[in-house]
Amino acid sequence: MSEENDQIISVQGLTTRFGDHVVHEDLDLEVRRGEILAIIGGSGSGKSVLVNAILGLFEPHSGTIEIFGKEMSNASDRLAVDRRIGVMFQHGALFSSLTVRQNVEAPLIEHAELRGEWLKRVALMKIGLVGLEAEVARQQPTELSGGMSKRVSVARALALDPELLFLDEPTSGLDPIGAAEFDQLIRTLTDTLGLTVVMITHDLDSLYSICDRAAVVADRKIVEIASIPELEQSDHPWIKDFFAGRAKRAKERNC
Ligand SMILES: Nc1ncnc2c1ncn2[C@@H]1O[C@H](COP(=O)(O)OP(=O)(O)OP(=O)(O)O)[C@@H](O)[C@H]1O
Repeated sequence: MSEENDQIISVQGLTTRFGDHVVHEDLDLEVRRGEILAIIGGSGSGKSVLVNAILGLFEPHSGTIEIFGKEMSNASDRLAVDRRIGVMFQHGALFSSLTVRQNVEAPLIEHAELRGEWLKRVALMKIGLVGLEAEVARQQPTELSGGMSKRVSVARALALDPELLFLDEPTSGLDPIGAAEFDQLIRTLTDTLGLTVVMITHDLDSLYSICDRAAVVADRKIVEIASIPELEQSDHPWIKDFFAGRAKRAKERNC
């Protein structure tokens, strides 16, 4: 696969297991440059394990993972690719003893060896990029609302100017307005920075408002990967239930 290719991630024949428990078997997944791809599926279907395997957090049993055209079993390629990836974990995982600015500075110190005035400037620029006021930079994570914490986590994930961003349940714990604002931030950042985004989500509003496609994890595989209108027509039982649940909730709200 060449890097000019439309595919930014290519997973082929992935099998993962813990002891006798097979989570994925011969799973294929392709992520296109510039898209926001959701990974959806039932609880325990293997969404997090899939993302962790792509991020190299553990060794899969078999299969190949290519990112930016590089095979991830090669350790030096993995290291080079890791620098081009940003990750926002589900609960933000901010360092509570550091200020917001110091949280955003941490990857810049560790990986870009920035110091002094430049370090501060780049961190403040990232904080502004995610729609936060400059005063927030001095605050501690415990002083922030859920939505603000998530924005700080995104600012930190974007610190090293990644091309590929992973988000784990980005809108969980936010109220509907906060979640919609956060979705729009992700869409805007994707379009303006030319990012590719892979996000695990259960949030139907996010799917409809910002995701270009969704990959459905079920039966140990990606059973479908398509746009939301296409998935709505699927005959797969889990996908049918998922979208039927949405229609039902919308109807209940309107009653
Ligand atoms: N480190 C581990 N050791 C053993 N089993 C694990 C480990 N990590 C995950 N699993 C198992 O792998 C399966 C898939 O887990 P995973 O966390 O990927 O599911 P998920 O689709 O992300 O679920 P949820 O939506 O509930 O977060 C589950 O049965 C889980 O118990």
